[in-house]
Amino acid sequence: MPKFAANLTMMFADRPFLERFKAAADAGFRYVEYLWPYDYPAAELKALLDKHGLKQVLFNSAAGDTKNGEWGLTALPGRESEARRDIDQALEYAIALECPTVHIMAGVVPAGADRNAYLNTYIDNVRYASERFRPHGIHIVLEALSPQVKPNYLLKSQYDTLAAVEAIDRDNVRIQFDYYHAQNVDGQLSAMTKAMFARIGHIQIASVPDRHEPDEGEVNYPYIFALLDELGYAGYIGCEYNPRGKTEDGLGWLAAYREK
Ligand SMILES: O=C(O)[C@@H](O)C(=O)CO
Ligand SMILES: [Mg+2]
Repeated sequence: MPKFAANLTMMFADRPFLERFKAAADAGFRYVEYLWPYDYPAAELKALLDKHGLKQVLFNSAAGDTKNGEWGLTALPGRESEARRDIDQALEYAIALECPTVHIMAGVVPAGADRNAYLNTYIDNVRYASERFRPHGIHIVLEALSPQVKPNYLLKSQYDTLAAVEAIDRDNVRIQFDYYHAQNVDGQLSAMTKAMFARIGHIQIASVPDRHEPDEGEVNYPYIFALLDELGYAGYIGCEYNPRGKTEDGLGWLAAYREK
């Protein structure tokens, strides 16, 4: 049975961030994820998780100067000390939040830049993160982002992510397989799921093309969930979608999967 996590960056977004924890719990979720915790002290977030009986299952390393187009520093040549500072900060939060997995964001490769230099920087910095996270039993995941969402991101296809994970070659570094991006770029979702399954550390879902509830559009999610069960997926599935309207009104798709 899939373990669904409410993505508090996108879901329940009609209320202030700190109120979304209660909303998720009231809607029946036991797990949450969101992009970044850094605007709040970790202790405050942990208290909210505990108060509402929730487990945090994923968040991201810092994205850098997003207003000026940055979307992660880990792959940026010359920015290694900032990237490692952000990795250390993510580790502190993961320990405090008892979060088992962190997405280490790569970054955007400017037009005309040498992609290999960015990839090599990412590999070195993620290996640094792997060594720092290992004693705490915390896993790292890397995610491909489709050009519709982030043009020129270092990792675009699931095959880019797989190649990076294989090059990094550390047992605590895996793929964050987001079916929305995977369908936008690669297609053949069930074949990729099977081929990459041993390397998948976290999953996210949304409809394609509109990134809404997973009950519309071109991806047959009941089929994907059954396949994941068949393969023995034991991780979490983040509901990283923009609800069509009020989040609670769009949760009908979840009824069949509620944990008993
Ligand atoms: O798919 C996404 O956009 C997110 O999972 C993310 O981590 C950052 O873009
Ligand atoms: Mg995602």
